[in-house]
Amino acid sequence: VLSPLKDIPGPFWTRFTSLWYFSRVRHGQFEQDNIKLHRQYGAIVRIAPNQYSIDDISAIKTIYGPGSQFAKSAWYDGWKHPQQWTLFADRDIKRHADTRKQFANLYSMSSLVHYEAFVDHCAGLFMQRLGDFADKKQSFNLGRWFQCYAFDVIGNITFGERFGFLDRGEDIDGAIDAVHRVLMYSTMVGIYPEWHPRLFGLLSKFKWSGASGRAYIAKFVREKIRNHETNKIEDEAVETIKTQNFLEKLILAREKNPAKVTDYHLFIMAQTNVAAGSDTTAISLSAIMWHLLQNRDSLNKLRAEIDEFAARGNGSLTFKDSQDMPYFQAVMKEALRMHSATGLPMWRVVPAGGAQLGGRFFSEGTVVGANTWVAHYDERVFPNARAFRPERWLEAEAEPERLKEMNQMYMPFGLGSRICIGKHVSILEMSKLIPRLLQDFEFTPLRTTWSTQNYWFVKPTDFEVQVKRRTNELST
Ligand code: HEM
Repeated sequence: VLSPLKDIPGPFWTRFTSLWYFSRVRHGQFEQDNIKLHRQYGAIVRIAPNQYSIDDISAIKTIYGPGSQFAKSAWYDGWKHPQQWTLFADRDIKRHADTRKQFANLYSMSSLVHYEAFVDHCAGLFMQRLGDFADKKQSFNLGRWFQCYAFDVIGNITFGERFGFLDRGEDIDGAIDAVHRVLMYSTMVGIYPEWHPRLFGLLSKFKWSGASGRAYIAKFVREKIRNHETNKIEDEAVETIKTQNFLEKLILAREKNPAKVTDYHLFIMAQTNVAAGSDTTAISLSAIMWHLLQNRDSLNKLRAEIDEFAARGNGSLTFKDSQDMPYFQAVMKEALRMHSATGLPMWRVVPAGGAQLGGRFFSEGTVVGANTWVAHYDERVFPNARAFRPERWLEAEAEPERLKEMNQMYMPFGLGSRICIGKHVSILEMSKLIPRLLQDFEFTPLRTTWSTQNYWFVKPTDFEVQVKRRTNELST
């Protein structure tokens, strides 16, 4: 109440307690709440005592830009085992930078060459399953199947082994559910991070809890690593000739430099891939397909582009082709603008000395953050923001200043030093699947609106569709 920031507006109870934020987040629609808050109160909104949501281009640059000293806030503690650290949740700027530098190469464009075969294999299976649905004229939840695809791809890339979800569309052994429980637990407990160490131990005993979800994933990853190391000894020659998976790259790195690459690194990097890289990619695939199916003109335009490129390549499309398709690139960008995988502010702590943000001074220790959804629905930067218009990206190319501003506010993969390390991997996964889907199938959505649930990841829950095979005449 005595704070120099007391005049910053926000809902009444946010002055006194984090409970308001807790209850809104629990409701599962906070990305929409957050947009409304900024429409009502302006560029800076109080979310809890000493915690502010920010929608201001220059403030966003200061918070997340190059050389930023704004560390992740204590909310991220909920995303790790209380006694461990992970790349995603690390609040230690120096250790994070060292780890990131050490492993960035495993996610780089040049590593994609090794991962492409794993993605192709899963995309092929996905196409077969869709063919089955088409033949049986059976409707299905496309969002769920994208989850099966994305989990299987991440399993394949990381361990050289799929989870097996694409075989039946089932969450065998409950890994998808375990990740979901982690999402719910971490999202909520992070708002009161001091409870995390106590609650985690207690809740681990209950199968339904997020804490046991984390234990399940950890056990799964440890088993995969163990299997891998044993197989490698039996089959060393073959393994080194074949395309390399993520774990093999890590094992080689450990062999080269055991002091710097430890067993814990192997475990934590592999585990992070599963937790951070599966649902996010599935959601983004859903976003692309959902918006295309609701906007037939865009769909037809994209399909014409795909058919044209496919005709040049005798029916087949490469990753490079997808990179060269201007309309496909614009469609992906626009879909991820309208529906980003993460839907809560990316909270950071104001560093020593305080900071000037959006015309106000914030003292050291204040928690500030921008929500991707708020930035992406900012009408000043994206006029008619609720309309799906891939063309906005192509038109802006003629106006470099405008395009620059749009790109500065575009953050589906986060920003700065904490930008998604798996971005190229996920782009590979999406680029390998979407053109093939549109090339071979006609989709009919069974709804004109969909429901979503936001526990950090904004997951669609009812993306039901029917599919038909496209006729030969259409696909030539
Ligand atoms: C379309 C798919 C994806 C989206 C939209 C996405 C989104 C994001 C976002 C927004 C962040 C920053 C979060 C923050 O600052 O709090 C992030 C970080 C991260 N992502 Fe992704 N992600 C995707 C796919 C992946 C994949 C496939 C992987 C792994 C293979 C991955 C691994 C990570 C990791 C490890 C971090 C933490 C990076 C760090 O702190 O240095 N993500 N992601």
